[in-house]
Amino acid sequence: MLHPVSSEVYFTFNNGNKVPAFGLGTAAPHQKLAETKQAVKAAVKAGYRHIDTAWAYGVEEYVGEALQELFEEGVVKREDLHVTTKVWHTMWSDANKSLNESLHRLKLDYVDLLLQHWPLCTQKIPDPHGVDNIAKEPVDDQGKPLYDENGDWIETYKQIERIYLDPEDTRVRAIGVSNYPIEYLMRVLKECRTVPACNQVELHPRLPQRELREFCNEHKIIVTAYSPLGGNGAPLLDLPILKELSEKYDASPNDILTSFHIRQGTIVIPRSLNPTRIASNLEFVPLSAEDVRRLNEYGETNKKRFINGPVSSIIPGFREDFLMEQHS
Ligand SMILES: NC(=O)C1=CN([C@@H]2O[C@H](COP(=O)(O)OP(=O)(O)OC[C@H]3O[C@@H](n4cnc5c(N)ncnc54)[C@H](O)[C@@H]3O)[C@@H](O)[C@H]2O)C=CC1
Ligand SMILES: O=C1O[C@H](CO)[C@@H](O)[C@@H]1O
Repeated sequence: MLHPVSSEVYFTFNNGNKVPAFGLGTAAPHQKLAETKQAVKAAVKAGYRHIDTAWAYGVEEYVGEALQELFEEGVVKREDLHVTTKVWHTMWSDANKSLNESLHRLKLDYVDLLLQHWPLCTQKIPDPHGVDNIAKEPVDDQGKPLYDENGDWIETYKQIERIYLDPEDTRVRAIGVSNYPIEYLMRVLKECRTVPACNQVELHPRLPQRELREFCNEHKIIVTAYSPLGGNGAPLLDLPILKELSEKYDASPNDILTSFHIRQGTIVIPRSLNPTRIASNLEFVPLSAEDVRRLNEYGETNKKRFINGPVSSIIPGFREDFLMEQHS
């Protein structure tokens, strides 16, 4: 039986919109931001139809240039592409401004999904090395996070929801969140009218997030797996269980890791700037239910959260992992 390539698998959000299960991540290293343009072009030419980006990545202008050229070259139509962007926590009270800046850089008049990037409210601290000359992770001289004490993290989602629910406003096709623990999702379900279409979280065999996935599935919130390879340097590619499964299915560790998510109804957005890698990691591997279970189980005793730090450590789940890392 021929298996679909990962870029041909689509899921459906709780508002009825379709979304490609496989996308390109664009959180490039600071010194390689401009390479994002060729990565996006290579990905779309290889068949990707989902680009994940963010106000905070500093690459939206390069994504926008790539998309403009791809549209002009007739490689893809706007309506056939899913573009996600996000509102960063320094812009917690300015979701509308953040969205407008993203759309301007992306050269788009709408995005398919707008996410609240982190359930955090931080101060705008000038930083020439930051995004828009604002520090991404504001801390004081002692490294203490500079939160905006006037902030309530749910306010950002409420602002995003107002944009989405305004019948005159066509800038956003779906809304969601990122880095939300169950406790925060429960508050949104209680206080807001719109169930997030998606919760984008760190997810991989070392952080299977079983309870969070079960909660999201129960409430029809599609989970998107970020850092599916373990982030910079793809540390997860070397997991022993992956070597075994690669041999069993005659597939690359990369394809095992991404297919693992798609097999369990999770969107996955691996990052690469390498056109050869981008074009070669599209094979969908038909992992058995038992192998999916084993990959999830691996993290129960080999837990590791790669994306965490002082600023995120006030979020339930992140806090415990941050303290554990500090004392390991
Ligand atoms: N919502 C959020 O807070 C977050 C969202 N994200 C999103 O998820 C995307 C993916 O996560 P990332 O953390 O960027 O990393 P990732 O887990 O996708 O790994 C990227 C790393 O793997 C390397 N790599 C890719 N393919 C490889 C291969 N075949 N062999 C060897 N190395 C390979 C890349 O060079 C890069 O260093 C991001 O780009 C971003 O779009 C990422 C982190 C946080
Ligand atoms: O989205 C994000 O990407 C970076 C890491 O790649 C992380 O800090 C941020 O939440």
